Amino acid sequence: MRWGGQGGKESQGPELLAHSAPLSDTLEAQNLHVHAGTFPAVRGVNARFDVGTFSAVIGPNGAGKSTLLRALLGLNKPESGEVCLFGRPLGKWSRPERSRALAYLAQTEGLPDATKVRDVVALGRGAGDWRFGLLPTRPWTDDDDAAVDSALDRTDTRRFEARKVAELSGGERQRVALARALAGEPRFLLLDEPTNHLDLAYALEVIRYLRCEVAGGLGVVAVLHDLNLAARADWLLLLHQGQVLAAGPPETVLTPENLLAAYGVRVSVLSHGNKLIVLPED
Ligand SMILES: Nc1ncnc2c1ncn2[C@@H]1O[C@H](COP(=O)(O)OP(=O)(O)OP(=O)(O)O)[C@@H](O)[C@H]1O
Repeated sequence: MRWGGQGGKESQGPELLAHSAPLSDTLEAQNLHVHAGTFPAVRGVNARFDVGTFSAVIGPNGAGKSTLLRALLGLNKPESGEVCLFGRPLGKWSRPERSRALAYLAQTEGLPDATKVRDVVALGRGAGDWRFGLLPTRPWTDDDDAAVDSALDRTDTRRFEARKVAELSGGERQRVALARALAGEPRFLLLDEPTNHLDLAYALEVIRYLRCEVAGGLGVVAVLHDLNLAARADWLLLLHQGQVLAAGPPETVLTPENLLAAYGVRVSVLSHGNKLIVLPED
């Protein structure tokens, strides 16, 4: 993610644009206004997300994070402004093209309890599932099997590929949902609170898997509530009341001033090794 605008302290300027990835590798919100119901939940957001970068969207409850994420996926139609994927307006992409490039992991991923893990991951390749009346989108190939194997390996879910979803813990389910998203070989993966309900070990594990994918070239955009996990991202977008309060690398966004303005909470921000730690003072 490279920049944010409107309504706040921008912690980076045009000079950073010079270092940004070429337009063809970006997912971009341009002066985006989006309603949630009738409520103006996103108000004039500019943000550019790059492949090969771990970006996190943070901000208090109701700041507009989920609404922004859904708009970036084309699930919410903007009132005005535009989302561009690889420099082309999202509206000009066909639905299949768009869903190949952009994967989404929602807050609560409904996985089919009675289905085996491998079959769930195969759904990410467009495999059909007669239980849900879904027909395969095309003939299954060896490449599909290889992509499923690879997604299972990269999320360490291969060892329970033959188990049914109902037989998994919450953390294991989340990894299966991640494997399903990765199996489609998207360019960007957008996740809404992927570490919600996970214990510390599982949450760190999810972040570690995501980091590996980013190293392989995936663009990750994750809504995160835990600021200490968000501190591990490359770039942060801090939203407040639907607008960008700050954007940039964690050390410029996670400042006591920004966090007081966004959350109304006094914090200390400490450096520990190469990590930042946000400590509430209240
Ligand atoms: N259908 C709706 N009608 C009216 N207001 C809505 C509707 N859906 C969402 N909102 C409002 O839009 C605002 C932004 O919601 P959104 O879910 O995007 O925030 P968020 O930052 O993701 O919040 P959270 O951290 O609590 O998940 C909130 O104030 C919410 O109450």
